[in-house]
Amino acid sequence: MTSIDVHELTKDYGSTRAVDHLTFSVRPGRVTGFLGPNGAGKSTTMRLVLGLDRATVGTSAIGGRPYVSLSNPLRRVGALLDAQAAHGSRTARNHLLALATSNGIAGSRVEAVLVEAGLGSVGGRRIKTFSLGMRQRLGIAAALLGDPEVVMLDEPSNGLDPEGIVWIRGLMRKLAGEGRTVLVSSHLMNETSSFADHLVVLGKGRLLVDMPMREFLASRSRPGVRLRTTESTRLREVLIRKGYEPAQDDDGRWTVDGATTEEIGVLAAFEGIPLLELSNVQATLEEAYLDLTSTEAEFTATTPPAATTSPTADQEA
Ligand SMILES: Nc1ncnc2c1ncn2[C@@H]1O[C@H](COP(=O)(O)OP(=O)(O)OP(=O)(O)O)[C@@H](O)[C@H]1O
Repeated sequence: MTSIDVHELTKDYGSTRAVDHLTFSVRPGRVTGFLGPNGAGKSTTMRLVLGLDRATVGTSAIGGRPYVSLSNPLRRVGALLDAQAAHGSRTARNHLLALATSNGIAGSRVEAVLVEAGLGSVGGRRIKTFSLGMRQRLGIAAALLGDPEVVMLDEPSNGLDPEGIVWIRGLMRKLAGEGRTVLVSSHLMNETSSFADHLVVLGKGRLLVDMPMREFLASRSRPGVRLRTTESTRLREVLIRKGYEPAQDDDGRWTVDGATTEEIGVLAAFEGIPLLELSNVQATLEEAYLDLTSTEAEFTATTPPAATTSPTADQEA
């Protein structure tokens, strides 16, 4: 099984530190969401892992080896970084065929990935006639061409229509279900929460979070329940008597902070108050993320990070 491992990875562009001593691992069999605001360093990290740029300090490896030392890189790692990079005058099929040929990949994979990406009927069209969403699908097809164990996608939902977004979500779940290592960057929180099992969050090039999605949401949620009843007045009285502070939402539902469904369910049954709905309240990924960034002093600091002390200490990623 193949992990992506980055260790103390640092990248300076002049006086801008894009990635700052990052250490984390991306494990197989799950989708890892790679989050952070614009400029946090997600794309730079991916480029460093793919050997497209040199780290100032630190290392990155795929299955224990630097990307540049892999003998058949496209068969080990599939990546979508810039979907606009493909040659516009080629047909989609020829573009993929050229990639396959130059990377020792069987030509039969071309039709397979065109179909997988939903481009089966437009493989003979020139790429310059493709919409943004179609180019995105082609970029994903190219990433899957070598049937790689590791898949890295930078903002894969860009330009996709709702059907495309559902498709990419299903594809990522499928790839992880097959035991592959899937790293997906995004700045769309709701989107990420629909497919990721694990999160790596960056802020200003630094690691803020590396934990399972469920754990992250729980760590940023206060316990509470939401409910609906036919007897609001009585329920409110009972809850206040028990020391809760119920609040009614615009839609008529009640939110009770600090309560559990067990406590409120038993209480309502004891009082003979019918409940039409009763559920735990949990922060959405967006709420949890905003909570994190508002409490993270380093992240919100306005002073620039310290300049590197050894700018010449470049090391091959
Ligand atoms: N080639 C480059 N030359 C100079 N600065 C760069 C270069 N590439 C990235 N940067 C800077 O490095 C920082 C991190 O950028 P990066 O694109 O990695 O962030 P990101 O998290 O991918 O952002 P976004 O969500 O906007 O894509 C930014 O300040 C950016 O301006």
